Amino acid sequence: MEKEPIIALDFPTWEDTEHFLQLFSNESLYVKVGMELYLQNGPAVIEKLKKMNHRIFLDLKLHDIPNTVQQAMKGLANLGVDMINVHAAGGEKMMAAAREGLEQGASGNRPLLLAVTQLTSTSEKQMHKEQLIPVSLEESVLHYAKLTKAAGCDGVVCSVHEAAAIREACGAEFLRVTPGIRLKEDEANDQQRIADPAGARALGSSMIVVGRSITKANKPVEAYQKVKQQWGEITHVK
Ligand SMILES: O=C(O)c1cc(=O)[nH]c(=O)n1[C@@H]1O[C@H](COP(=O)(O)O)[C@@H](O)[C@H]1O
Repeated sequence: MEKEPIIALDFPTWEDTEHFLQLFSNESLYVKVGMELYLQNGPAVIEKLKKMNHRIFLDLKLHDIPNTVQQAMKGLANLGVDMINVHAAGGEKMMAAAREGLEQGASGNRPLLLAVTQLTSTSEKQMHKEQLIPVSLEESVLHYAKLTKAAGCDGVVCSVHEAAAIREACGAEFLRVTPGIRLKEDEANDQQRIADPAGARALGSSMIVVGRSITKANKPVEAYQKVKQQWGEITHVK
């Protein structure tokens, strides 16, 4: 169980990122670097965050043919991030290739490897209509979680609402990393399957990812403390 909420650094520039991180003085954080920051600023961002002693989840959601993903992961493994992800929809072979690439490229321990099941911005209705998947959203997520485990990954990205079923099916060690986290007073924005930090803990998330509830708050440090406190509040996990 990861005590620190992972903060999604969804900023366009390093200057914006640095400005935000300065609010936290020298606190060592667990941060997520996604497409917005990485694709516009490149690997230098990772180096800078590592120098600042932050742990890093590199969220690039790779989804391509197995060889391409394997070679990309081989290169990304050099960056020394703590966690990285692919899309489970890429298939078992692609996920296994991603893991192999990480093992080939990492100089020390390889980063933890997660697969995104159904995005937290996807509703069941939308999944039926757009992806033509004729089962419940939970069944689809559970199916992807089992496939991810069979491919040798360390866990999945899912919503809080599927976390308990995944723990039941795949075991407590298999990570359930859950974005779609909102403080009660905040807007859902583009997210469909959301929960608050206390709900995430009660329903069996292993780690939570929080962006706008912290980064867009009037007082980001206070918002972070509130998230952290709610996430840590319940010590007994079902
Ligand atoms: O892989 C992810 O991190 C991810 C998967 C998913 O299903 N949903 C999801 O929101 N995310 C990421 O988690 C973060 C959530 O941000 P907020 O909605 O601002 O809290 C964003 O950076 C998303 O890219």
